Amino acid sequence: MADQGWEIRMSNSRGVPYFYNAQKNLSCWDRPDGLTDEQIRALPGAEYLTGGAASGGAPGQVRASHLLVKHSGSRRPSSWREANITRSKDEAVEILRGYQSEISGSAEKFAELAGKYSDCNSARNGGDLGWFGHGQMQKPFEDATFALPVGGMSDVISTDSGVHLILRTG
Ligand SMILES: O=C(O)CN(Cc1ccccc1)C(=O)c1nc(-c2ccccc2)[nH]c1C(=O)O
Repeated sequence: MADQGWEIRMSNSRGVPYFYNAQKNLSCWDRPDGLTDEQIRALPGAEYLTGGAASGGAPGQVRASHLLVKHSGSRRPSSWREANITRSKDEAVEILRGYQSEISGSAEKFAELAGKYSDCNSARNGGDLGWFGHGQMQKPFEDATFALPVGGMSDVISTDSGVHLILRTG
């Protein structure tokens, strides 16, 4: 593959994009040697290098990461981690409480655990959802995020997708 397995991810702790190569298990802040501008623009996650997620959002927008634990009552009880999710909502909350205490306010830890355990596709970016405004997310998720200060973490919140922890990052 022309891009030799590189992709661009967002570092939640620094709020800037970095280059990640799963095949070589390599992460680097600077562009890898041998990749042309065109190849870099074509990498997965390249949107983090231009507008949108990387730069500030439009006025009235917020930026957040989340850790989603789905359960049997989720609208789509399936994820990249588990094809058929059967845990109960109470079990999902229990699991999320465990992550909440492990995270204990650390943005780095949040991104690490979201990357490993979130049932949302955003796990590949440490849970980062980029910038969004009113009307784009499910209402309980939107309300909880807009109520947080930047850097703030929510308690467990519930949407049709499952139960979440939210970290507001912008
Ligand atoms: O609710 C559904 O019917 C299915 N979804 C919505 C969805 C599915 C794929 C990609 C994005 C959103 C999810 O279950 C879902 N919701 C989210 C979500 C919920 C709130 C805020 C951000 C993401 N992620 C996912 C996911 O699989 O990756």
